[in-house]
Amino acid sequence: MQIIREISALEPALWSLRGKGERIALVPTMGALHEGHLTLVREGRRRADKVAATIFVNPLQFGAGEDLDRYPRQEEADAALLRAAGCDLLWLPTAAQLYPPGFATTIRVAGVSERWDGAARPGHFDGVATVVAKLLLAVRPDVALFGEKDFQQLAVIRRLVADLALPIEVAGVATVRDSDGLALSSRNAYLSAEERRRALALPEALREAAAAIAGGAPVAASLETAAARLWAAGFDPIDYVALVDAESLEPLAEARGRMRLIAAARLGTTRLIDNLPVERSVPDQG
Ligand SMILES: Nc1ncnc2c1ncn2[C@@H]1O[C@H](COP(=O)(O)OP(=O)(O)OP(=O)(O)O)[C@@H](O)[C@H]1O
Ligand SMILES: CC(C)(CO)[C@@H](O)C(=O)[O-]
Ligand code: BAL
Repeated sequence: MQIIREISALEPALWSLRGKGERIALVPTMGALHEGHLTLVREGRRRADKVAATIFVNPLQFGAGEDLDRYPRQEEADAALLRAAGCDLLWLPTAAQLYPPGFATTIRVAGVSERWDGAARPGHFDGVATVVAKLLLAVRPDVALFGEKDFQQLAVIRRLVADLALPIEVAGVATVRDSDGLALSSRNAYLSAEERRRALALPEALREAAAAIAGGAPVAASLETAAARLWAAGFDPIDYVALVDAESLEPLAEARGRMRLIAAARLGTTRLIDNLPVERSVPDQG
């Protein structure tokens, strides 16, 4: 696996990676890698000939008072994990390379980025869209892979790539979970042993609500029950528990179409997010 630190070395490395027209997959990450990230790399291998990954803790997507400074950084361990998973190229950009003096462009994806995490973390998705556009344009992969764990982010990136007509396939990968059901996340490392036990309430509340709504229970009551379960486990604040349209991320008061149940809440100092599909046994009327 080739490791690129200087942006000037990226283009020649991509040339040799592409060889005679080989397909390239890109897996953008913020590092502190776990099985979720490695699943994206393996899926990249399945969909392309070569896999490139990036590790960059993007300051543009962190708000004041968020965890930019304490976000876990473990470059050597991450490089070893990527190599073992079959990654061919690791690019480690710096903020100075991506945002040199005078940098003044923001990419904003209206609509789909505005509610939920967009409201709870003002400016967050502008930062994500701006850096993802830069990474995609620098690497120009055939396919880029993102996790469904960050479901709204995936929807924002799909919109971005469609609107800019970038010739890149965006592939969403199902959430990888610990054996007890908690979604893997680099931020799980912040949880104390007690919080880690309580955190299970998040996937469990979502599973129960998804099953209830799928079975025809009223949406509002199912969401309230899920939120109550999170409160009881010590989550505070609960930023949202919502049933949304899986593409537009607009809230749904009633079950219809392709749906996703999404939630974000804080446990101690750790903000956790999760989501599940809701597949109704009873088809839509009309
Ligand atoms: N459990 C998971 N399953 C599948 N994909 C995941 C999982 N966790 C993260 N990813 C994906 O990996 C990519 C990089 O994510 P990131 O580096 O932010 O990791 P993270 O674990 O989500 O970290 P954080 O705790 O900051 O949310 C994103 O596309 C993200 O959706
Ligand atoms: C997509 C991403 C790498 C952009 O910084 C980040 O938001 C993440 O790790 O999910
Ligand atoms: N995992 C999504 C990126 C973020 O929370 O900043």
